[in-house]
Amino acid sequence: MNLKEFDTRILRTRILKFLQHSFDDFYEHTIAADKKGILTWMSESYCQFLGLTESPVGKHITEIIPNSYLPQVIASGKPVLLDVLYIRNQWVLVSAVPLLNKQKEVEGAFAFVATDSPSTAKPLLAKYNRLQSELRNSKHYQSERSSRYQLSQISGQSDALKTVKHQIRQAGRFDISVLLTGETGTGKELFAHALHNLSDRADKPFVSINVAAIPDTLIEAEFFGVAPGAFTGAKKEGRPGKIEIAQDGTLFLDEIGDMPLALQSKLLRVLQEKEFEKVGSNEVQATNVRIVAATSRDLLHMVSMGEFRADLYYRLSAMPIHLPPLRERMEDIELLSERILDECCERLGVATKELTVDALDLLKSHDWPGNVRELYNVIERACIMNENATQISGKGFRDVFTNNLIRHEELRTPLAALTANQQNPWQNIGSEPKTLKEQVRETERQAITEALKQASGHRTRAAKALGISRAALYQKLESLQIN
Ligand SMILES: Nc1ncnc2c1ncn2[C@@H]1O[C@H](COP(=O)(O)OP(=O)(O)OP(=O)(O)O)[C@@H](O)[C@H]1O
Repeated sequence: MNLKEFDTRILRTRILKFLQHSFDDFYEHTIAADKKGILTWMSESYCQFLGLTESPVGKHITEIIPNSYLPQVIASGKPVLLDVLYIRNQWVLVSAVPLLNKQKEVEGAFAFVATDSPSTAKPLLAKYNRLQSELRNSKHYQSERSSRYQLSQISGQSDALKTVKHQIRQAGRFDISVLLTGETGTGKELFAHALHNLSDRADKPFVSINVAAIPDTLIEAEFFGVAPGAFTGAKKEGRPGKIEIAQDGTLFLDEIGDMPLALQSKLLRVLQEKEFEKVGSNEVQATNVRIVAATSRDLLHMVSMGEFRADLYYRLSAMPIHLPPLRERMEDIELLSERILDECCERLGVATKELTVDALDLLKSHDWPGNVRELYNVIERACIMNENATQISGKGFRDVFTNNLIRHEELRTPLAALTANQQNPWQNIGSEPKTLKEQVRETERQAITEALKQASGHRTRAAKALGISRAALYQKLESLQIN
C-alpha cells in the first residue's frame, strides 16, 4: 500500500467514525427490515416512542408503521436521505438506506429516526411545521371557493348541538335560504360550510363574503362585479362579483346585519327575481345561487328600528337556525377541547399533550363569552406556554387566564403597556433581530389579539377599542392570519 492509499484509508475510517457519532447524536431511533419488509431490529427507544409493549421483530413493517419508507427503499434500492414522516401525532425526521450485498442486490433496509433531538431535529421540525401551516393557509386562500368542513368534523354531543346538526341536515335537503344566528364564535361559518357540503350543490363553489369586512363604497362591486370599463380606473375587461363566482353553488353572507340598506334592496332582487346587474352595466344577468346568511346581531330588532328590510329578513330566513352559545352546552367542552388541543399541537409543532381532569373541570366552569373561538384561543395559548409538557393541568389554564387579565389591564393603560413592551419587546418572540416590517406586524398582531381577548372575541367591540373600523379589523385579521 502506498502512502496515498494509506492516507485515503485513514481518512475514510475517520469519516465513518464521524458519521457514526453524528448519527448517534442526531438520530435517536433505529429500525431495520429484511428484503421482505419483515422487521429484524428496532431500538428500544423507538419501541418506547411507538408505545409498543412487545418486540415487533418478525412482524411486517407496515403492521407497525403503515406509512414507513422502508418498503419503498427495499423496492427501489434507493435511499431516502432525509424526509419527514407523521407518526403518533407528530412529524419525525427519517433517513432510510438500502442494505446491499456484494452483487448489489437489496438484502433489506435500515432507517434512522429523529423525533425531538434538541440540537438538530427540533429546529428543523419546527420549521417544517411552520411551512406546513403556511402551505395550509395558502391552500385555504386558493381554495376559498371550496367548502372545508363536514358536519362530522364539528365537535359536540350535547342535545343543543345535535338539534342544530339535525336542522342543518334538513336544510341540506331543500334549496332554500338559511339564516344562521348566534353569538360570535359559535361556529356559524363552520355550519355554513357543512350545510353546503350536504346539499346538491356540494360539488359547486362555496363562496364566502364577510359583509362587515368590506367598506360600504366597495361592497357593491365585490358583490355584483364590475362591467368592462365601468369607470375610470376599473379594469378594461371588468371583473366578476362573488355572486357570479358562486354560480350554481352557495353564497355565504357573513355578518349580514352590516349590509347597507341600498345593497339590501339589490340582494332582495337576487333572491326574488334571480337576477342582478354588474356595477356600471344595465345588462341583466341571471343567477342561480343558494344564499346562506349569518349574523350575531338581532335582525328582528334591526327591522323594527328600520335598519334592516323586513322583506329581505323574511326572504333570508326561510329556514332560521340558531346556534347555542357554549355556556348552554357545557357538555361539549371536553370533546371540543381535546379536538382543539390536538389541532393546536399539530399546527404549532409542539409535543402532543392531554388535559388533566382538573384542567377540564376548570374549562367547564368558565363562562366563555367568546364561545368556541375564545376556547380555541385559550387552548392555543396554553399549548404555547406548556410547549414541552405532555399534560396541561388546571394550573396551566389558570396561568393563561391570569395572564389575560394582566394584559387586559395593560391594554387599559396604554402607557404601561408601552413601557412594558419597551423593556423587552421580544420576550415572547425569540432573540433574532426582526425587520421593522416584522416588528410592526408583530405589534399589530399582539394588540389585535389582546383587544379581541378583552372583548371576548366580539369583533365590533375589539375594533372600537382599537379605534379602527370593523372592515379594517377584518382586513388585519386576514392579513395577520389571526383566527
Ligand atoms: N363545534 C365546533 N367544533 C370545532 N371547532 C369549532 C366549533 N365551533 C366553532 N369552532 C371554531 O371556533 C372558531 C369560530 O368559528 P366560526 O368562525 O364558525 O364562528 P362564527 O359564529 O362564524 O363567528 P363570527 O360571528 O365571529 O364570525 C373557528 O376557529 C372554528 O373552527
